[in-house]
Amino acid sequence: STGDNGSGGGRSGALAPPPITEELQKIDVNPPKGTRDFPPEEMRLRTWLFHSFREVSRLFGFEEVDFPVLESEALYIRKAGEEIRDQLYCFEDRGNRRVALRPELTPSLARLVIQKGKSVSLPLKWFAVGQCWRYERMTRGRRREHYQWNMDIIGVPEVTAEAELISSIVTFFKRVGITASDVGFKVSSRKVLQEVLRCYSVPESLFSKVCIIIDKIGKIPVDEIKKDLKSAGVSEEAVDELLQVLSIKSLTKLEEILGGAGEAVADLKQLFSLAEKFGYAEWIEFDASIVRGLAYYTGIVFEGFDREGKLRAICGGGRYDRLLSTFGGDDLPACGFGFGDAVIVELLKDRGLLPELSLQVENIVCALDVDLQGAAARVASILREKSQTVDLVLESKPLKWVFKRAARINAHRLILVGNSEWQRGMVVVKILSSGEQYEVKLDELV
Ligand SMILES: OCc1cccc(Br)n1
Repeated sequence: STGDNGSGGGRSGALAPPPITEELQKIDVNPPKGTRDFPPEEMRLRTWLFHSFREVSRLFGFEEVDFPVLESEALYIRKAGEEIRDQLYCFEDRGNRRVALRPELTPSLARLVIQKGKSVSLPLKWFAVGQCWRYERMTRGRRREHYQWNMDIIGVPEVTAEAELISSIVTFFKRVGITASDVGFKVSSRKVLQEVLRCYSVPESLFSKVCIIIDKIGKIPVDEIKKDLKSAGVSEEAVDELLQVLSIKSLTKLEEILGGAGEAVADLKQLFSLAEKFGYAEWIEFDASIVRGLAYYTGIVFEGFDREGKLRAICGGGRYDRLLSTFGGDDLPACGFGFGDAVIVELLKDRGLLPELSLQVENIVCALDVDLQGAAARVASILREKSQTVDLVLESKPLKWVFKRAARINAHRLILVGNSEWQRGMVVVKILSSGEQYEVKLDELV
């Protein structure tokens, strides 16, 4: 015997599911902790949101891509102590491979870019909408999955790429009714940090780790930030200067501190100038404390925030010019953003901007006699071949039931298939909003 317990796995031990017992156990009908079902009403909102994501991505000439939800764990093992690593939903599969449910899409995109190599011409403008996972202790009651919209530009070193990405997000916000008085973008560059650390001879090897510590500003006490920076190897003097620079909210002030020769100030000045040209200058502001919590960012970083300060970051992104080489590929200039499906819905709710989305069906078709079920099916097929939506009543039901269902599915008209009319090649059409009723020849039904 293979020790097969009928689960098809053929494995015993920790991996094997429990043996199938005779008595049927009542299963928990809720989805696993931290995950969501999407029943019709929620699914309509999700479909509307993702359609808006896709519409904007197409407006900007981006091509859709996707990747497996399951990836090699190695894609996410970065030494910088990121939260995303601590919450990795990872396990060993039946082939003893270390795998993980993807916590983000960017590493998969980088993997695909390397895989495609010279077979694709640059710049690449790719977008994806995909479910991402984290295993967080549910004590914080937060979700373990969300859907992220990502847009990435590969092969453009200029800041025009970041400016284009922010423009695409502004375009999305405008299309769903969100204005610059609702939302803004805090923008900075990791080159600010880099230039300060260089002034204090802090080794480049500490850069990612320092960024992850700095990203905790506002989330943990500043004394802990200082302690973590010092234990990471940053001198007390450098820590104080760093925190001083990170409190700067003016580009002019930053230039006074860093001087105008560095890349950080040049990049940021160019971005703000492009924002004027794109027409979204009122949406963005410089904030030196923005570093974002992913180790691989190397330049401009940005995050969308609600100006009432009630919600977590709506979206975030930046430049990641060194990610490909961490996977053994040749580095390419790259930037992108992630935009989750949860905070945006909270914001739309808060602002009264959730769209009215109800089921709409043009026709409900009903046989008035059990012997006419086939005739009703034929009417439904004829309408569907004309791209008309049809809810076909599939069993013999009283008319009262049919009218109730018609109202629930917002049907525009009721098509009744009755004996006497059918004998004459006719059906009865009832317009449900007006009550108007008339007979029509089957082949004239439009
Ligand atoms: O924003 C980080 C993240 C990653 C995966 C799943 C969820 Br919920 N949140």
